[in-house]
Amino acid sequence: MPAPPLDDDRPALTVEHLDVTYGRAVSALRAVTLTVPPGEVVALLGANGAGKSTLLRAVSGTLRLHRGAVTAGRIAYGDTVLDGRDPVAAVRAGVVQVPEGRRVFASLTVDENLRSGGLGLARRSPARQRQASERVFALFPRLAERRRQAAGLLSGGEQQMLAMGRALMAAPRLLLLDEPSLGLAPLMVERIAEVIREINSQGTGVLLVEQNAGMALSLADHAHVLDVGEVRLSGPAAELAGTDAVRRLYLGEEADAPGQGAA
Ligand SMILES: Nc1ncnc2c1ncn2[C@@H]1O[C@H](COP(=O)(O)OP(=O)(O)OP(=O)(O)O)[C@@H](O)[C@H]1O
Repeated sequence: MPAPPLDDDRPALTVEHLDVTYGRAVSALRAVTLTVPPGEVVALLGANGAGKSTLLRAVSGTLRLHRGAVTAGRIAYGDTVLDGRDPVAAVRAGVVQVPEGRRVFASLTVDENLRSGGLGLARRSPARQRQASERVFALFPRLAERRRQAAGLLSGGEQQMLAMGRALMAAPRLLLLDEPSLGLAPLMVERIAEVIREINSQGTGVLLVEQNAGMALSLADHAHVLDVGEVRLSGPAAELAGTDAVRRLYLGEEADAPGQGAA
């Protein structure tokens, strides 16, 4: 009998007709529908204020921290329904967010930061926690070299690695990344992209919010463009990368000159 496919038991994230508001006045997402199939990288593109971070917050259950709420629609990771208000339920289901701005505990060491990201695991088994931190150090050898250094002394790129490492300590099945390349030098952006590829090849799905559309589309299987709270374009990443709108608005390419024809 043939072996079952590896991704048999990996759930999909489904977001259906999702509305999110902040207070009474701000409608941040309207009727957003998208899927992250098991083990895929899915990119979310869009201008400032389009609602990308809001979508990640809704999935990771951190909306309430920002005074936001799901007012309609449904989010589910496999059979687990997520309501936008319970980060613990999301982490238990295997969905973990790396927040924008690479927040780390500046006065704690790299090791201590990582351990703070795997507290649930530590309660269950110190051996599993050690295993998780060894996996992080294998992905980020730089962090291993600096494990006893205060996180506040790390470079921006190293802090991004540490923020990702903390999230990986919770052994996510779906990792939510909010602008991992923000403010980083090109070499570091490449390194972060390689690590995202590596994490994904080990079986973890990724929902990636990026301003750096070139990087995001090169990593992603599928992509969605959000515009003022609504999904405007969706499709295979390679196809979207070829559309005029994406090339002009997100890849920084000039529109084709008259007479040259559209790609
Ligand atoms: N805590 C909040 N309170 C009120 N309005 C908010 C809050 N957070 C975001 N918004 C508003 O919701 C909308 C979507 O914002 P969001 O941060 O999700 O966009 P974004 O696409 O992630 O943009 P950016 O790249 O600038 O972070 C914007 O109009 C924003 O001003």
